[in-house]
Amino acid sequence: SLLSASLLGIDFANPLLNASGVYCRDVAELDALAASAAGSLVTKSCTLLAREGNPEPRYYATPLGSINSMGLPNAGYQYYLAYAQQHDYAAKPLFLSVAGLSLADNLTMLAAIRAADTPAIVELNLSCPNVPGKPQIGYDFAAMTAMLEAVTQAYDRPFGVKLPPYFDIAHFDEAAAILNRFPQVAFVTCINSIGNALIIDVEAESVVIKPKDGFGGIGGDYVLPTALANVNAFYRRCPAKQIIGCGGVTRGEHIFMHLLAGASLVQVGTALYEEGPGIFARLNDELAELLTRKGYRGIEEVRGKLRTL
Ligand SMILES: C=Cc1c(C(=O)O)[nH]c(=O)[nH]c1=O
Repeated sequence: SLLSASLLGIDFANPLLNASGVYCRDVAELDALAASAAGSLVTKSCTLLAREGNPEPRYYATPLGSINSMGLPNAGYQYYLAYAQQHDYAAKPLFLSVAGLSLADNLTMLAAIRAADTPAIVELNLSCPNVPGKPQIGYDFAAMTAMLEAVTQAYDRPFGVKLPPYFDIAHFDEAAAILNRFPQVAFVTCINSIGNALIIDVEAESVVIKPKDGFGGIGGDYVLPTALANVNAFYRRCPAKQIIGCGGVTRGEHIFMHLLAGASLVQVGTALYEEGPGIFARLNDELAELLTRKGYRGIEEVRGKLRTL
């Protein structure tokens, strides 16, 4: 139909899902996403052991978006694997986001996920900007290469990677060259939050979140142009992979932009946090109205059709 999407040969009723980390930490939230108009859902990035995460306040929203330094609060990988085992895949696909604090932790979690033989699709989070003292794998190309070499040995199914935003053409080139060495990396999700930003409250003359002296990853309107650039940069450089867009979506036309840039699916973070799962019905309606007005019969006709001048 008009909004039908496809990833890894799997059918999706529409291209929309949550961004990992937003509205997906416990069964109640995940069930709400499963019951929503989203075409699929992804779990909160998990670690080997459950984590409390950083002290609050650790999320704050402004009229232009959000800042967070959650610190990977999650129930541990077995909780999300158990959720995946009971999920109704006939209703909609499900993604498991994995963000081990070490290569060894990732290998342990992926071995367990593989052994469970679940239909869930793995999204390996290579960028967790808010765990103090831990560098971003996505910004350490040697570590990223080592991680992918080890993971592709341990996990023999197609999977995807969640990348931080890049801002330099040479970095797009280098990151894509690494990813293209691994055909098993079947999709790339761009972008994670733009890391280590600082939002200031003038009234209080203060930062707005407690961890890291107020430094945190930003999302929302602040990041849309950067998200679109990363989607298109990897779409152009990785022709054998699919792209999931993430960043700055609050309206149907933003989804259309991500599709033009090359996205197959589109994730919603900040706007979902602020509006709740009802946003997916609104966004699907807005996207359908835009496609119809423009005379498109399906999103496949839009993907990657961005014109240059
Ligand atoms: C995995 C941790 C992440 C977090 C977090 O848990 O602090 N926040 C983000 O914006 N992106 C992440 O990837």
